[in-house]
Amino acid sequence: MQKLYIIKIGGTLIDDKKALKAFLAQFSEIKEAKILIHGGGKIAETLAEKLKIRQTMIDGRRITNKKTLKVVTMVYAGRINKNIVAKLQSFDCNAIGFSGADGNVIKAEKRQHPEIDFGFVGDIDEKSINHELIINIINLGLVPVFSAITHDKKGNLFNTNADTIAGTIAQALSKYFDTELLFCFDKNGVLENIEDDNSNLKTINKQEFSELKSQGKLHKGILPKLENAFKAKENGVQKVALIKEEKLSDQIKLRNEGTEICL
Ligand SMILES: Nc1ncnc2c1ncn2[C@@H]1O[C@H](COP(=O)(O)OP(=O)(O)O)[C@@H](O)[C@H]1O
Ligand SMILES: CC(=O)N[C@@H](CCC(=O)OP(=O)(O)O)C(=O)O
Repeated sequence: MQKLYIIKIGGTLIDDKKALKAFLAQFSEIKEAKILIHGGGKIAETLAEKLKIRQTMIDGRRITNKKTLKVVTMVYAGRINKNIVAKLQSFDCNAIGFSGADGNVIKAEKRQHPEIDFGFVGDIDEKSINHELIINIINLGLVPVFSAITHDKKGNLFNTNADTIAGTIAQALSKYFDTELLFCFDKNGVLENIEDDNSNLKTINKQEFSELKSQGKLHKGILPKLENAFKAKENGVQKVALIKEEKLSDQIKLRNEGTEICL
């Protein structure tokens, strides 16, 4: 099977102009087929606060009312997505940007919860992904760049966690490609001690994940990231790892950076 890299980046990196440029230069160097998925939660949060729109996160998801939906659509599918595509073009990487509505590429359903109304938050599964379109885009030699905006095919846009989008696209494409899913972030992988960036685990399985969680060693963003990583691995993604952004090129050279997900 042909190799495919699916790479996810988040708001902390995107907010750092210099680091983002350096990362995109590394990404452009990858010779194999590749896809980039980006979040940008931190940037949407800053803009929403400036506009005095109060923000609430529950279970790693942003409660998305009408006003917040306008902000995240502008920030994720607009400014960030187009900026990344333009930067990639400057590195001779022929990128093409998507929201989930473009080409009906990611169809979501409004998140259902017995007590909480998440507003315009979309949940997705493998069937949500228009894998034929993505495969055609890759076969044209283009590099798809996905934002965290999806749609319901009834005219509504939704906000969907970017780690979930990365994991779900990887699941859908692992039937057609030898897929490596890399969650790139600001730490050296899963750390035993959050204060020590050298305390990363080389591998992590479900039991070790539960142990670290019950010891209170995993907080904030790492929890949904790991849940998505395990789900992808359990559903057939050939290789899944969490790595530091600066180590992308080393990982591609098979240096096995960060923390690899094991079953
Ligand atoms: N044990 C841990 N190992 C690594 N990161 C951790 C750990 N516990 C908490 N974190 C936090 O999780 C963050 C990554 O999640 P998040 O901020 O959502 O990333 P992104 O926005 O890049 O998707 C790290 O920056 C770190 O502060
Ligand atoms: C529903 C929901 O929570 N969506 C996320 C989408 C962006 C994201 O995931 O950004 P990072 O990867 O930078 O965290 C949010 O609005 O924060």
